[in-house]
Amino acid sequence: MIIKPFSRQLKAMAETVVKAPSKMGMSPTVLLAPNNISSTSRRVNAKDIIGSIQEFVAQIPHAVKQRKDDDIEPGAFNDPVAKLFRKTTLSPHDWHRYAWFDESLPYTRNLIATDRKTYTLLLLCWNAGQESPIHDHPCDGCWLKVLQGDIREVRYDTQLNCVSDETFGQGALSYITDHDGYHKVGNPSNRPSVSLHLYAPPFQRCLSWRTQDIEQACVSECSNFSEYGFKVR
Ligand SMILES: N[C@@H](CS(=O)O)C(=O)O
Ligand SMILES: [Fe+2]
Repeated sequence: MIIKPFSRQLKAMAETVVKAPSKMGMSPTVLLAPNNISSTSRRVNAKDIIGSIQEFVAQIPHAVKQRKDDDIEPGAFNDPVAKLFRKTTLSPHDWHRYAWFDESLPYTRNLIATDRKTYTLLLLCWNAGQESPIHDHPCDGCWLKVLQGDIREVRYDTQLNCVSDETFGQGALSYITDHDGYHKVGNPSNRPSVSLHLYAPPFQRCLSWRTQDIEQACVSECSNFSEYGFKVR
């Protein structure tokens, strides 16, 4: 796998180095099912399959609210959001209008839908051999589904010790919360990859790290490359 120097990573993010005392002293809590990965085809009846972005988006608010109201951990067996993802099978025909790539960036963040208060749905387009820095997710949960190609996820505990390194193929679903720890995500292959990310609630900035030094956090602005199919930067 080709890993580019950090200067090539997340150009969209304006960085300020800060101390992150709130992250210190927390111990990792593994709250997800082992391997935190599942496949779309598992336990889904053909009649229940959701096959369009519109239908998927229409069901997000209810699933997000239900998960929160019932205080269900993202990725748990009864997580309504994970269930919704598992029921959903999208083809490139459904998402290609959001799939903006830019060769000068490791990846682009393309907004598909948001209600600006409970969720944001993004399509991420990854150039070959590129990755994000290690980062957190200041929200209740992040759900990630691979739509095309391969996605590598390296996970860290809340002290930035590496705890897993896995590469997922099309259809795989992964979840993370700041209780689990942090991750970096990338495309380890030599062809483009596309992933679908749901954050609930939305966030504008996150912490990222150039190295595994927990003290050297950067505040990163999360900016979109396109919104609703139209380029915005
Ligand atoms: N959480 C990252 C994408 S990924 O690397 O998980 C972002 O929103 O830009
Ligand atoms: Fe992430």
